Amino acid sequence: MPRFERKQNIFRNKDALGESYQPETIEEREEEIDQYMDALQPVVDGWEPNNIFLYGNTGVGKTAVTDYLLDQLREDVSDYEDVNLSVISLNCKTLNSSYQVAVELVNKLRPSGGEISSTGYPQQAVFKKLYAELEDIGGTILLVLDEIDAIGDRDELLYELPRARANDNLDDAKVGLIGISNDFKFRDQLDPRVQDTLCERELQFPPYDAPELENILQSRASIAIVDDAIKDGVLKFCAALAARDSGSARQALDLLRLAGEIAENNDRDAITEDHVEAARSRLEQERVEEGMRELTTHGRLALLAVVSKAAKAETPCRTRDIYEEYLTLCESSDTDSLAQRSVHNHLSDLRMLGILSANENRSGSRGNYYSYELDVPFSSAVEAMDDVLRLDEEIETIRDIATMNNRS
Ligand SMILES: Nc1ncnc2c1ncn2[C@@H]1O[C@H](COP(=O)(O)OP(=O)(O)OP(=O)(O)O)[C@@H](O)[C@H]1O
Repeated sequence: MPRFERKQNIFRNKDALGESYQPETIEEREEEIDQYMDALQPVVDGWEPNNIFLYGNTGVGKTAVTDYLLDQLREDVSDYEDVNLSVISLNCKTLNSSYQVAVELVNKLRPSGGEISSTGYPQQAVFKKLYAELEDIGGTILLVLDEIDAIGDRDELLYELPRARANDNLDDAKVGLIGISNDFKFRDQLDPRVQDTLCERELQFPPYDAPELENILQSRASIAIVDDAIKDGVLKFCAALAARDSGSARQALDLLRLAGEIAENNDRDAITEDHVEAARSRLEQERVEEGMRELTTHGRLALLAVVSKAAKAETPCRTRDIYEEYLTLCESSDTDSLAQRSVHNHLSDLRMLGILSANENRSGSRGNYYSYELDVPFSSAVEAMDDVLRLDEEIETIRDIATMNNRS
């Protein structure tokens, strides 16, 4: 029997590269921290807090900076007896209306057993319950709503909460909203009255450039990775790849962590650029697979049609041939088919997602046409298709045909 054995030749504290790690220092965000502190200053002074709206792409430090500053704020206001600060944080990702956010907040604030159900109340009744809970806490309350864009256009809470004192719904409690979002469109789509209050102070977090990412990686690597276990140029390479793609510190840290795991699994004593390259390609692959899982039924059927053609060694292949295959699959799965034009749009989307690649062919007088093929390994495409409704048999047949054609 193989045995487990502890490996620590690369990592000293791998958790320090993970998502839940809260860094003790924040690199490269001095300007944003200054503005953020300025926006939070009324809390220390004992006044009503500002509402603050933070936006920027994913992985650019919005949450890290918020957590860091709010910890600092809590510590610093403890010097002032007349400030009683509470911070309540909620991720709104799965909550797509004011009603749901308000219910979730009420339940967070109530002791266990006193929760309310998530349906069945008039919205104003839930808001009233929320005000009652906030009054109970009293003092200064900062409500941090991460991924606030999930609330969509049902944003009444964002209108009402900042006006709750003026409307006599709150008396003791002074509430400030901190909204965080990586959806740039969300701010502009807000009702102008909501925009005015929620975005009282706006902070934009730009993507990091390569030298900034390298510094962030450096400070994290010194905690996470054994001395001398990183070859020269590795951090620069991770930083350059992430800067070129997204400017996200999360992506840079993920690359370094996975490169470290690959080095460790290969029993190496140091991470090299080859390990980073291997990590990059694996992360890319995972990203594509995730994209495939999120496809709509017709997106999947269009993809499955290309997969089926690939199994028969008939790709690259034209839209009209893919469409024929798609119609057969729709029939087998009892799904109403879309017109060829719509399937063409799905194929373009799949191309944008990096799942298909397309070549433009010139066909003389009859104009140009595209031919498509898989841009991901056949096996990952089939695996992602596995849970397509009622098509188990067809997928099995596609696998068999692929094996016959040495395409698996
Ligand atoms: N300036 C920084 N210094 C140190 N670590 C950072 C910095 N910026 C980001 N990080 C780290 O990068 C990772 C992603 O950052 P964070 O979660 O704050 O991003 P975000 O902007 O909130 O992204 P999302 O919108 O996806 O939630 C975290 O592990 C965080 O600790």
